[in-house]
Amino acid sequence: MIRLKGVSRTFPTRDGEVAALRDLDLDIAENQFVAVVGRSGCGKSTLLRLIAGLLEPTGGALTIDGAPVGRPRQDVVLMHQLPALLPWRTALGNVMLPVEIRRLPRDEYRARAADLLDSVGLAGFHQRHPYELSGGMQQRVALCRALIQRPRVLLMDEPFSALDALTREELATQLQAMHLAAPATTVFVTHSIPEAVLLADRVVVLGTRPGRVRRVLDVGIPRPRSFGPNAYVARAAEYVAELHDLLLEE
Ligand SMILES: Nc1ncnc2c1ncn2[C@@H]1O[C@H](COP(=O)(O)OP(=O)(O)OP(=O)(O)O)[C@@H](O)[C@H]1O
Repeated sequence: MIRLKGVSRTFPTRDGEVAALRDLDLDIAENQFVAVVGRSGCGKSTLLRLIAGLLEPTGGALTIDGAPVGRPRQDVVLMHQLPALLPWRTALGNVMLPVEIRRLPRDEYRARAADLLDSVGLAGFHQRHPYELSGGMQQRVALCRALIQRPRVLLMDEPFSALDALTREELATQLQAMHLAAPATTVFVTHSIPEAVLLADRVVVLGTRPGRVRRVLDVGIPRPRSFGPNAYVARAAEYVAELHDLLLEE
């Protein structure tokens, strides 16, 4: 469904052109969960911004359902590391923001927004403002805001990296549950290898600049997966070790 064929992206700088991605080939199937890992600066954010239509490739072809991606689409949502909530709106008001901007039926979506907030453990916090919420709670609100319109493609740029380790695990587990209940094609950039192994059908390892796909690892562990003690801990550890070595090799 998302297809990158020989995609390159360069940026002009004072010292000449910088290649962020070079000749990247990648196919992502409908509703697949793909994690992208790689050293800092290898082009992960650039890849997401290209799929989001915020940047254009300088070479190659990038299509969603066969149509070239030239600008942002309503069914593709990008979520960042920081929640960026509007401080004067409540949690519910922030989740409803995209609905109001697009003038969708408010009543119908208000119920969905409330359900989403409940599903990430924020029942009882709908009317709270961002300053009354912890960082983890704020990021949960941002996740609900990203999902409110049932995007077909969810792009996540290190969404949990500003959180403490336990909150981060909790959010990853919640994201997994949400993906299982209502799958969307997801491209999830992370620096956490265990998080990638928990969440992804496939982990794409990008090589250092100029970024290209070094390896794609299929994670064959049944879902739901968990970080804690479980029957697949040994298999997960093997994937983690393999990815770790791949990243260190560079
Ligand atoms: N707008 C820009 N202008 C110039 N160079 C850029 C621009 N955006 C990205 N780059 C360069 O492209 C390369 C890839 O950047 P990108 O942000 O995609 O990497 P990343 O893998 O997401 O990094 P990190 O893991 O540190 O977030 C870097 O060398 C960066 O300096």
